[in-house]
Amino acid sequence: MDLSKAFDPQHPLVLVGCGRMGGAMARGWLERGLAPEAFVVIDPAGAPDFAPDVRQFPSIDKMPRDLAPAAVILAVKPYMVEQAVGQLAQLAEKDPLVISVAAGIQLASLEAVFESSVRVMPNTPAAIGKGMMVAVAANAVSQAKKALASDLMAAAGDVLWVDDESMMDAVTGVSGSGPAYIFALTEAMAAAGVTHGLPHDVASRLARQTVIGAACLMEQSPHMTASELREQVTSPGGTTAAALDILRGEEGFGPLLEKAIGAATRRSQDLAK
Ligand SMILES: NC(=O)C1=CN([C@@H]2O[C@H](COP(=O)(O)OP(=O)(O)OC[C@H]3O[C@@H](n4cnc5c(N)ncnc54)[C@H](OP(=O)(O)O)[C@@H]3O)[C@@H](O)[C@H]2O)C=CC1
Ligand SMILES: O=C(O)[C@@H]1CCC=N1
Repeated sequence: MDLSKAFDPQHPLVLVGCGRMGGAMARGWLERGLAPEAFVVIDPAGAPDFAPDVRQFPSIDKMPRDLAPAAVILAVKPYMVEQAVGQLAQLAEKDPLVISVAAGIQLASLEAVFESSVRVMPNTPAAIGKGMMVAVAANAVSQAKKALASDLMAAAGDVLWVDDESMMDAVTGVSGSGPAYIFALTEAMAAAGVTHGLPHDVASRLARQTVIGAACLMEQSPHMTASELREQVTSPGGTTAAALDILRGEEGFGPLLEKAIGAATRRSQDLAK
């Protein structure tokens, strides 16, 4: 995909909300060819430091009326999406691609105004092109607009289109929120290391590099499953087996993550109400 050709100053990519998620995607897009002059950021705090050259407006009503965005990304808090869609409604006759990344916000509420609506659940590794981007499109979205959405998402990570929008709540629970689980695991590993006698800085370094190393090893072992990689660490009767007896037991990762991802999935369902 080549984002340098997908947008131009007259038909830019407009990002509404450049916080944690919007900022992560913006970083990914700019690092992968999006020209700053073809990018517009709307956020009360302006564009982030890494994007000083983009056009920026503090709110949607300050955006020039003659702008004809090729695509608009909505990355504001879920409760603000409806208001943002209403404020952007004057663009509807130009039929831009409109992508919402808001958790729980259903396609129907976008489609009511914009025919070419796509709902995406990204995650923050999008900032380094390693995001997981799961998308579902409204029926009216053309193949060309779907291709544009695919290009945008591919610049931020791995792209998966689904047909069934009801999957998006569990998607949010697994990959949307998922990076936080890994960071929490890293924190917990470090804390456990301290409990068992390591200095804090040593424990933090070990936990962090172990998570980085394991993720990179998984990435560079495309033909091995996570189970196979786990087995490679586990000597029969050894230290790893002793730990995994706990982690894979009745109160281990399995039941815990089922509960945690269940809670995230239900929260996503609730946000739709
Ligand atoms: N963070 C994540 O990992 C993920 C988030 N999402 C979704 O992304 C969306 C944003 O979440 P997140 O980035 O975490 O939240 P943030 O609060 O970090 O970002 C939202 C941004 O929108 C700005 N904003 C507020 N009002 C307006 C407005 N009227 N016009 C334009 N911008 C405005 C906020 O500014 P200010 O702070 O000044 O109010 C803030 O910079 C949510 O809908 C969330 O569900 C989806 C997947 C993952
Ligand atoms: O916590 C949230 O609601 C957002 C959606 C997925 C990740 N962060």
